[in-house]
Amino acid sequence: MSLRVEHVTVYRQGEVVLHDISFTASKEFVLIAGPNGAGKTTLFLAILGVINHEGRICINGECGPERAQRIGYVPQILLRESYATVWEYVYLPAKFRKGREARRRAEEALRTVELFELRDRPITALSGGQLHRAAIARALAVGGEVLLLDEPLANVDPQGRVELLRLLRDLKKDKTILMTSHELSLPSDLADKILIVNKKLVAYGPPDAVLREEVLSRVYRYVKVAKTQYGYVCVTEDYGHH
Ligand SMILES: Nc1ncnc2c1ncn2[C@@H]1O[C@H](COP(=O)(O)OP(=O)(O)OP(=O)(O)O)[C@@H](O)[C@H]1O
Repeated sequence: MSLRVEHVTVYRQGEVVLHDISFTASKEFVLIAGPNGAGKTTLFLAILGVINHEGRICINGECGPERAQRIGYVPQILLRESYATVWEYVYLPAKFRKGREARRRAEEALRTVELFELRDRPITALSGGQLHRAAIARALAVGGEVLLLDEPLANVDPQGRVELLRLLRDLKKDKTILMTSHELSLPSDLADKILIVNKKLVAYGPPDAVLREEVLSRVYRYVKVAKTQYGYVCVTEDYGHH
């Protein structure tokens, strides 16, 4: 359950898109932020081992391509396989990877994301937020000890956001979760660490150390941060023009 990223550099089409990234996370919830094109998705692809990288990436000491077996990955853009029911969407990949355990794992995962009641629905009949929960169930069922979630909160309504955050809070008890998001306003007890990337690692540490104007202004202009009783409020506002 421990993820170790050591001096990772990635080139895409001859350009450096990630440069010398190092960090570790263990049973933690890490929120990854950075501007468009900063390399967040590329970092996930490197962790998965589907893209060439320099440096080492290890999960529980496993540094070869087999580490992918320990990862549950939920991409930013989810395809709706129109032929599949919710059950098939979650169960079939688990059956491929986990064999006889798959049925129990799929059922448990669907209950965890509170979609078990909807298991016979076609995947096309889910809302965007439900589809993301189904994709998380699918990742859980195949056995992700490390979860990589690429912008699961995009296009999720406020109620769905609450449900998804509740689920993630629960899951982080025994998993390492990396989630990308452009939204840095969050409950103070959700993320254990915040990682800011912009090709290079800009900052990595607990929210109190990273969600500060002097840190975030290294990548965002006009950023304002406040810590309230509800959590962190991070906005970008160009007050200078008023
Ligand atoms: N298939 C590809 N081939 C070559 N370069 C790519 C490819 N996909 C992305 N890139 C480049 O890699 C860099 C990092 O992209 P990446 O998608 O990792 O950023 P991101 O931080 O996830 O961005 P966003 O917030 O917009 O999703 C960008 O400069 C992008 O143009």
